[in-house]
Amino acid sequence: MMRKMGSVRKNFSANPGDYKLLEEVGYGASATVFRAIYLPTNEVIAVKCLDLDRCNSNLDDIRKEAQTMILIDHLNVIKAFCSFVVEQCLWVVMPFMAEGSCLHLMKIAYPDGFEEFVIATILKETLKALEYLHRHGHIHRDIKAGNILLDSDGIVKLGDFGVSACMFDKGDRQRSRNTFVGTPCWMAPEVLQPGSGYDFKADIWSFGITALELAHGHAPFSKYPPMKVLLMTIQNAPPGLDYDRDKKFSKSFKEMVAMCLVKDQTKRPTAEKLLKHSFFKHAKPPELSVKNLLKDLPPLWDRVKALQLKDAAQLALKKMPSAEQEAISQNEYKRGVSAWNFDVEDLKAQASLVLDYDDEQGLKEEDESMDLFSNHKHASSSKSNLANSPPNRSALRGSVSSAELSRYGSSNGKGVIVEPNCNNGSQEKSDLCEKEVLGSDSVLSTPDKGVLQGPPQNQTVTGRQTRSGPLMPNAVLSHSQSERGRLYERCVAENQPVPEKGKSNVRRAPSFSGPLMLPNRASANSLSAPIWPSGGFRDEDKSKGNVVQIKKGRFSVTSESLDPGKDFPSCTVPRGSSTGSSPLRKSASVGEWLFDARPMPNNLSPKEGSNNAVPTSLLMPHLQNILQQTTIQQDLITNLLSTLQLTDVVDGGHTGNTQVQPLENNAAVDPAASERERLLLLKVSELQARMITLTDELTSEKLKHLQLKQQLSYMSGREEGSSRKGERES
Ligand SMILES: Nc1ncnc2c1ncn2[C@@H]1O[C@H](COP(=O)(O)OP(=O)(O)OP(=O)(O)O)[C@@H](O)[C@H]1O
Repeated sequence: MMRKMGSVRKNFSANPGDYKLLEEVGYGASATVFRAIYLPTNEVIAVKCLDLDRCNSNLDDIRKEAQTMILIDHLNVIKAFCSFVVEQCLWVVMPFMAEGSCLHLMKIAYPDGFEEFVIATILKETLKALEYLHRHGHIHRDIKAGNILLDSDGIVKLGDFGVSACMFDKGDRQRSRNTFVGTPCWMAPEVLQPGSGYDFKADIWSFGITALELAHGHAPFSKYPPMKVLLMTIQNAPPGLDYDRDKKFSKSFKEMVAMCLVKDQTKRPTAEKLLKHSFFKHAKPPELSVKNLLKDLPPLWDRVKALQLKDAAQLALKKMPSAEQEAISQNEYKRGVSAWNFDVEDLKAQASLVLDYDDEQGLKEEDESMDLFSNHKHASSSKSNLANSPPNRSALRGSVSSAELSRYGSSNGKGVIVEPNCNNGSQEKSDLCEKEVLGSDSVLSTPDKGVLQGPPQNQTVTGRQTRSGPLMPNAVLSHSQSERGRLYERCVAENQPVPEKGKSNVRRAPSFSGPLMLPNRASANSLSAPIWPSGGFRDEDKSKGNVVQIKKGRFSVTSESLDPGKDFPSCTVPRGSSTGSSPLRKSASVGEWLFDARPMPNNLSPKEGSNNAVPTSLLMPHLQNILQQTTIQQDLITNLLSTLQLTDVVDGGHTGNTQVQPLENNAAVDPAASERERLLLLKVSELQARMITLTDELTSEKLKHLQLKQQLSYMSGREEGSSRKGERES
């Protein structure tokens, strides 16, 4: 059934039969995006199919979000032509950005990031978009390379308003800005602290992180599990362009990034001010700098397919039982996810124990894992040779030939048509800030996040020959640049006609950092996306309790105790108190943790009802867990130290030096403790290994001893017998 939802502009109808969905060109947490043809005019457009079943937001919120996209009128912001509901999906019709996102582009051809002059252009265009949105009262809340879209002329547009919020919201909607939303690596420190409130400056932080992402090919901390990223964002000094490999970047670029990545949000510049920074003064127009990046690349849908396959392959490789990595990531998973809470002090304490950040090494690692098509030694901004585009590329680009149209046939006739709720576009731009709201404060249900919506029935997928054999990204890595284009082709060809089941598996892959990656890496980097300000379990009483959700690598914590009637200054949200309490529970889906917002018995927490942002009852199980872990660790260290003492005594005995090093108080954690702990643990493993060997030797010696004893008694028995026999005979 279709319902009256959206509006029509520029003569786009709200009749799904007028649209022919072609290839999938992207997907996010809640939506799949298709290249499509608007049949009445043969125009190529993009249709974003938002699965409403996966969004429990009320239709009104979604409608307003879609309307905002329709009202947008800026060269650098993706606008929607119209939107309407088809069965359980909201279709948003928008311009097709033929080159996809900057993230796609980096993943496929620029794994080490772009050159500075390219970055300057992309960032400048993005900043213009941000300045426009902020001026109209919107916080985007999900600025990242994955949401910066490019068309074939190099035009840069900011997309994805799935989680944005209106700064002028009042009342109930205010809650959406007391919800922390976003993709971990890009999230500002203040956004991570529920109830602390944040404003448009959060976008400036994400903008700074995006600058680093474009410079390196990935966001800082992206190799870490999401929870650790959150800890590091709160605990560590802000990331920057400070490493050796960053020497190639100009002082003004470094300075611009540093200005954005200031932890104190009040000290960050506005988008308007930042635009005046010297770094952007000489930025070339996108037609000159960005367009050149796009030469000789295969069409977007083939790139997307290849990336999906790569992710699926990586996931498969990761699933192999390779001992240590597995153990480490499991450990991190337990530390980071199952032991998660949002008490900042506790986070800091945990961070001080777990931080072992080696950016240089980590990023290198990340590069290797991400680099499918490019030679790693390749110069940072040089592009992989992906020149072997499929022959049908030109036919699939731009306007569509009649042959192609006939191949795709006419409408599927599946969708039930609703009357378009036309927005004639006459509304003033300024209405944006007053009437339209991006993002939702509603809580979504907890759908199966891993499963992305299957293609609509009328999606056309070009069939290809299948070859057997697994996709081995590592093998691809070792090939020369000239081979890469062919490898790309092969990789796509080998895996093309993906059976329905396989297809859904591919989509379930962490994808460019999806939910399945969650336990292992933060690499939300990828095509991951922000957490919807929605989606957790919620109590009937909406005025209490926190809702926390981790969805597809995106996090959302809502402090819902704000007084909905309270008015706040237009540009900042004050800290809200949280009086609700809730035990942690894990949803059935991997990587999703929800706070059950059901009230806890009062006697569970002495701090219950205090003005603490996180109720104590919420922390108790976790604190107990930490206490237990710490105790175990202490015991381990004590035992180890005693063993070492003994070893020292023995060693000393050998050398004539019997002096034993005094033991330090192992309960105290000093900065060198983690290193010492690591060394000690190493020693423990060695000792354990030695002990196991010795035990084995002892056992075999005992066995030998037993056998010898048996032989002896047997022989003595025989001897006795024969002597008795001799006696009898004599
Ligand atoms: N107009 C477009 N033209 C071409 N590709 C697009 C377009 N819009 C989106 N995409 C691609 O689809 C991907 C997903 O789109 P989008 O980010 O809007 O979905 P989403 O579900 O809201 O994502 P997210 O999980 O980031 O919130 C984008 O990263 C981009 O690669």
